[in-house]
Amino acid sequence: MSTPQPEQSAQTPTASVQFSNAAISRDGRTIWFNGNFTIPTGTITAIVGTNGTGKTTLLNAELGLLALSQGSITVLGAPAGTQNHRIGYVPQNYISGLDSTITVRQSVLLGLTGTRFGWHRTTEHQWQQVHEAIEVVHLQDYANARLGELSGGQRQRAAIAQALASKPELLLLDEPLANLDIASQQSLVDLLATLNTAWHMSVQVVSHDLNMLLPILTGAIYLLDGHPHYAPMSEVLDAKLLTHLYGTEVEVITTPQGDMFVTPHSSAHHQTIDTHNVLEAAQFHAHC
Ligand SMILES: Nc1ncnc2c1ncn2[C@@H]1O[C@H](COP(=O)(O)OP(=O)(O)OP(=O)(O)O)[C@@H](O)[C@H]1O
Repeated sequence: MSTPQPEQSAQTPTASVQFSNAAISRDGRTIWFNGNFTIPTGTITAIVGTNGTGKTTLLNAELGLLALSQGSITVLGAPAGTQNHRIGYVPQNYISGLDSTITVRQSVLLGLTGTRFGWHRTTEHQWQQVHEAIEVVHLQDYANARLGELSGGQRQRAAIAQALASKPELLLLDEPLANLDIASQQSLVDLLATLNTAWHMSVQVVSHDLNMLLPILTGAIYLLDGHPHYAPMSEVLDAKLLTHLYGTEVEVITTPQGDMFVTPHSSAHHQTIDTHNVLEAAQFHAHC
């Protein structure tokens, strides 16, 4: 597999994203506020929070697609929305909106040309970029397949290839693991790790399930009590914090091999279970 380098700007900032007193409202309702954190470049960040806390809203704010009601967000060293050509975005439910009759190659090319209308002569360099993006997501055998002919996992990869075509420095993915089987989730996680290490890409990924991502995560943005917070994983993997975040009792378990995972607390271990031996049970029926 080739490992092309992204075209880094001469002054690559040390922060990929910086929130300063950032707040956002939708339809006059505050979604989150008082966002103050910096995410270093070259990191893989999960975005976590319960339904409706504003994870997708946060990605849209980073892309400058939604205006802040207060404060500022700096992305790749400049105001949000001004560097989108250096960002790859894979929206939630993107697949369902795709024109399924176009081929993988055509859809990835759209990531460079931005439109399928009009006559554009595709340069050799552009086809090379398309080829590299398809190769890195391991879809080379399906390059000429129509999107509608792919499985859900393959289509997810095609969507990521489109986002990668322009070799972004920051990749934003909204719930990419949803609806994938475990093997497809694992290969997507491996892909994100490759993009981070070989393509030197910063990654932010919205996910409800942290476990699959844990081995590759550097930190997490967590939406809690109406605020977006950022912390390295060593601080996020705290049972009290996760219990508060998910609104249900959560444990952080480390296996003897050192693998960590997050799991709902099994309250059964701590309950006095009401059991009866055979004779006691028989007494319930004796009066019948
Ligand atoms: N187009 C919209 N107009 C107005 N309010 C919206 C719009 N889209 C979302 N919202 C509101 O913004 C809040 C945050 O929504 P958002 O989709 O960002 O949450 P989320 O954390 O990504 O949720 P989920 O986990 O369910 O995908 C929700 O309360 C939602 O009702």
